[in-house]
Amino acid sequence: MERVVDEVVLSRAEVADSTVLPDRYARPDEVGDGVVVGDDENYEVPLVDMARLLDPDSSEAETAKLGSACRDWGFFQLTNHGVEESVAQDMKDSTTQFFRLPLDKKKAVATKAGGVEGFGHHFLGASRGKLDWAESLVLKTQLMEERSMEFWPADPAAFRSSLDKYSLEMSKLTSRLLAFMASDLGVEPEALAGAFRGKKQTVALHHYPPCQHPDKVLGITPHHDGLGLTLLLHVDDTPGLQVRRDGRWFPLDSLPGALVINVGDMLQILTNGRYKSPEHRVLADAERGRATAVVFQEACVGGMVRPLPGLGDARYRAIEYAEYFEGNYTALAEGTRFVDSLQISVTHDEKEV
Ligand SMILES: O=C(O)CCC(=O)C(=O)O
Ligand SMILES: [Fe+2]
Repeated sequence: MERVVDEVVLSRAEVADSTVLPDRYARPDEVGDGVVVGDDENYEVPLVDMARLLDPDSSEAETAKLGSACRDWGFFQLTNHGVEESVAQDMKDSTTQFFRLPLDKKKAVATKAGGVEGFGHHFLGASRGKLDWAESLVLKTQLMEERSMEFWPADPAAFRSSLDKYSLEMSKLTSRLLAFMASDLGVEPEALAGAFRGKKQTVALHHYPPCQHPDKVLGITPHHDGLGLTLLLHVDDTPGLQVRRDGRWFPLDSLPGALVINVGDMLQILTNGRYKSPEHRVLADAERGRATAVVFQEACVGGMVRPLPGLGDARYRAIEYAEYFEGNYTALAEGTRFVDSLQISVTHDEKEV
């Protein structure tokens, strides 16, 4: 992975004078693949208000809004989420300070051969030999006993405690959201909560430096999140994230104080396809850098990734968690989608009848 980290180094050095874009970042065809919905068309990425979910007077209407956001978009912005402001601010500050460190300091927590955790570049395989215009730090945050502290930066000094507190807040927020999702789906709240409880959580901190060729580079290659639920904190207000819906890319701007939540493939399977795990990507900005802190929550039922009971005939075959994880990782590297291979086809259903 050392080589990969060095690639990130180059991108950083070239940022200062990037009039000529190195070939390994140039992928204009991929950037141009799909129409981007512009300012001329009104659209609204769903907004869900946690205060309204919690208020008995508005809870039913807001739960329906949450449900349709998860079915139609798989993405929503969450306001009044109840995450302590200082905890979110400390996470933002630690993220900013970490990426500002000189490269050799960041390399103190570089990824190791064959591993995912640590500082480096993580979407290489999926991008068919081209590099994403990003540097990232990936860490396992839950379960506590699975943390590899060697990858947790000691600099900035507040980093570890910021992430520790933020990680717990995200676990709590996930539980709060799941109760309303269960209500929308009409499943036992405990069935959905239990699928996530005590499961793994991973954080990815991303930094996308400004790029003089925003029409030629991708901050992150188009992908679907393979895990359960994704909670994204914008560290700044630089735009970049886009969600694919009906074949078109919808930019999703940073809304002050809101978190961006999206459905991952595991939740799509758990909900038997009711909720959609959407494709998304990140573009670079010509003027400003962008950073995000992204938390991924995993889910499984009795060691299996499978649809919850009560949601009709299973549309996905049940698979052991470890097998899912491996398959998903391989598919991501190949630019395919593992969840597709789990789908029970209609012809198969018909044969069974
Ligand atoms: O940084 C972003 O806006 C998106 C990151 C993302 O999609 C991911 O980490 O899976
Ligand atoms: Fe993602």
